[in-house]
Amino acid sequence: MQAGPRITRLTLTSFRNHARTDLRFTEPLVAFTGPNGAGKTNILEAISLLSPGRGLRRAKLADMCSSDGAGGFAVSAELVPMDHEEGDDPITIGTGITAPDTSSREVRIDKVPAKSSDALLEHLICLWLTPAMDGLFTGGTSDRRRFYDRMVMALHPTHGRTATRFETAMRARNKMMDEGVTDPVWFEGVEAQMAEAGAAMQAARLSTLSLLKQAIEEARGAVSAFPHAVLDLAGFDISDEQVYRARLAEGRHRDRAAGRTLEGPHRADLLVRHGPKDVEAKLASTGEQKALLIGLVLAQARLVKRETGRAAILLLDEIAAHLDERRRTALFALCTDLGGQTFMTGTDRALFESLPDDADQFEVRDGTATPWSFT
Ligand SMILES: Nc1ncnc2c1ncn2[C@@H]1O[C@H](COP(=O)(O)OP(=O)(O)OP(=O)(O)O)[C@@H](O)[C@H]1O
Repeated sequence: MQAGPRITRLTLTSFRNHARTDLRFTEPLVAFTGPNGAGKTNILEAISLLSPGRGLRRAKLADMCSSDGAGGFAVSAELVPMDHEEGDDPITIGTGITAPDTSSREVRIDKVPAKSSDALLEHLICLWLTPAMDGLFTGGTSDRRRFYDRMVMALHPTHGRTATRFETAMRARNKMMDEGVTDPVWFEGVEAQMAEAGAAMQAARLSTLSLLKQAIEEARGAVSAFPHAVLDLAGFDISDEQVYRARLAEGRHRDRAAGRTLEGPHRADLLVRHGPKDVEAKLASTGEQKALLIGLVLAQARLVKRETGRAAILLLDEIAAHLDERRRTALFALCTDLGGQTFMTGTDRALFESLPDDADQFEVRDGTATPWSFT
């Protein structure tokens, strides 16, 4: 299978501490090294905005505008698609805002404004791991749900919009309960919307779960450097729209007393076990949890490739520091095999010594990135 899609050029304008950074890439593995605060993660964050959502820091748009800039930012990338032929023009995708008080970012694909950032998924699927996700297995359910829903979205691009539809209806129901509305007709309307969106969310989550389990099972043994995860979804099963609707109607008094909706897709949790040790992931050691998480993201990347025919772009922030030499080398080989592109960061260049000689490597300092060969 041909490799790709790949980002061949990335430009950041007034993005955090990058006044103007213009980078060219030719290889599947890209490493950014440099001291703390240099602007390495900022580059990965900029790439993450080339997929729907708020990016890998979930930051406010205003915070991404360079403090020295005019109050906007732009991120643009040239993309060579999977099936490109020599001489074909790359696709240009760009995003940004022109004023810091803007509520949503603009997205352009080949200079044409897109209706929503969901359109980006047709061109690029980004998966990421950041140090902030180290506590994913020990922390609250909302982070795990968000992590899992990003995986679901890669295969079901409308999942994000369905979730927004559910949340809007649920907020309306919660508000009615708060304001003392009792007329069942009002509730029936919003509960029907919640049940429809909730069942669609559950269907997408369950189908992703079964495919992901399959992808993990297929890779067992072959990917011995990273332990396999055993996954399940917890929460009230809302697959049947009518059953969920009836449950919502029955639960009105209880929910009114609680001040919120107690059952639904917003309460689901991703249950993860460390396969080889057969323990809950949260009970595994810090290093084991990290390796488990990497294994999970690699399984997701393999799944994306199998289901969409396109390789995901992986963003691995400060990943190498947590891995021993054997695991680092295995990770680089596995990422190369995926056929897409992996962007990594680290403070120390020695962490990337086992990268292939032709990998793209940059030194980042004070918001400026320079290819290693020229330093
Ligand atoms: N809106 C902004 N405008 C200008 N500079 C910013 C803005 N937001 C963040 N920064 C600066 O960006 C730098 C952080 O960059 P980044 O998180 O990419 O660092 P890093 O190279 O990944 O460092 P580390 O190795 O510590 O993770 C900080 O110096 C911070 O002050």
